[in-house]
Amino acid sequence: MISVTEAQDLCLALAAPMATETIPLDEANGRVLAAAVNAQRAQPPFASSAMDGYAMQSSDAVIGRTLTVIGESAAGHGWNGKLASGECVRIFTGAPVPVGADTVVIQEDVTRQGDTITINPNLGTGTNIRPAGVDFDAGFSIDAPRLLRPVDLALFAAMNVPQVSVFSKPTVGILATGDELVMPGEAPTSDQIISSNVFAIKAMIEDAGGLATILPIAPDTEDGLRSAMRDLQQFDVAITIGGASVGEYDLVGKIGDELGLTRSFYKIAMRPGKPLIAGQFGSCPFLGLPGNPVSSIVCAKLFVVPLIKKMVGRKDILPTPMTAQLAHDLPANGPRLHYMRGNYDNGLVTAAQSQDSSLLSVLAASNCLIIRPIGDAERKSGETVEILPL
Ligand SMILES: Nc1nc2c(c(=O)[nH]1)N[C@H]1C(S)=C(S)[C@@H](COP(=O)(O)OP(=O)(O)OC[C@H]3O[C@@H](n4cnc5c(N)ncnc54)[C@H](O)[C@@H]3O)O[C@H]1N2
Ligand code: MOO
Repeated sequence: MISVTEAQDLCLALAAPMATETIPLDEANGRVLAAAVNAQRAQPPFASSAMDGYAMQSSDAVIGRTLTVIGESAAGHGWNGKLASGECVRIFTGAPVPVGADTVVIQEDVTRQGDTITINPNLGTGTNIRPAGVDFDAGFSIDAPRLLRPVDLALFAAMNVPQVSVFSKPTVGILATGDELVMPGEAPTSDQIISSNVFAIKAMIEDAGGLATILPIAPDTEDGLRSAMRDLQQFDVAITIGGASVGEYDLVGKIGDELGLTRSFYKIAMRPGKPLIAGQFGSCPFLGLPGNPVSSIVCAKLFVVPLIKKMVGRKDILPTPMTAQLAHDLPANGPRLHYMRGNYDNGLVTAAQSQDSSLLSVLAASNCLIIRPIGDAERKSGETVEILPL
């Protein structure tokens, strides 16, 4: 059995970042930018008013002074003349500041009568002008790679960039295996259960930037599994769930080998998730996850999600541990790195009562995994441990 770290390295070595594609800005949220984006113009492209008021020379912005209103500058409709001393231009927020003006007095600070204004005694300070390029200049650049957030899309739009180059989304086929499984909503026989973990794994892959498809459940027959695993190779990444262990009906490794799987490794010194199979069908990365719901979801967090993140060009690939203080004692750990289901709150972490890898209800009630290194000694309440947020 290899360590979790070795297994992560080997999994990540199975794939390279995807090719890039150019997509419209309104589809780019959550994608990873593949090429730098350069502003096509400054923002604002002209000195603009920050307030509704009157543009004038700052030497005229004096309490009691009376000025003549000689024009209007509105957003999208500037005033094209040149303003002189003793004159002002009615101006609105976002409108270009006329040539000759270097301050805007807000309308609350003047009294207007016909075409004249008088500056009130409550005159505020500041020019109320946003200089051209105060947000960014033409040529301002955002580097790649970058995980795009909603605000980035607004920034690129302001830069007059309508489309961006991003890494393509890998397609991922998810194949649950086992005669005991039916899909939710179907009618199980008395010895069948519902295929559940595929839904979590699809969602995790999609959160990481992949495009996942849940395939029809494969039977526990060699012919059925062979045909399903052959179909799986049409995806950029192939995932099976179940059938990874050592029983007579655990056929994934055997059929994989027959279909030409180049194995990277089988079995990791961790729990849950020991019997994971990793390799490649040609250039298609393959991960055969164990069937137990918690095992498969923990493996997806540690191995599948990082692989997808690498393929979509992300740099923050591996989950980052935090630390917390134990709320109670924990017994010594055995020969496999243990990811214990637990809950942390306000710096304190509590392990779930039952750590069986079939218990989805326990995983769903947990908000972290407590990391117990191989051979970790007994831990006392108050000691610091590492956790992975879920
Ligand atoms: N003699 C040994 N037996 C087992 C070992 C071992 O080392 N020696 N390892 C155990 C460990 S650890 C795990 S984890 C499981 C993994 O087994 P498989 O990957 O072969 O998975 P299955 O046997 O097909 O299923 C295990 C369990 O999970 C349920 N399952 C499977 N798929 C789904 C699904 N899509 N949704 C919900 N539940 C699923 C399945 O019904 C079984 O109950 O092996 C141990 N055995
Ligand atoms: O690895 Mo198994 O996942 O311990 O139940």
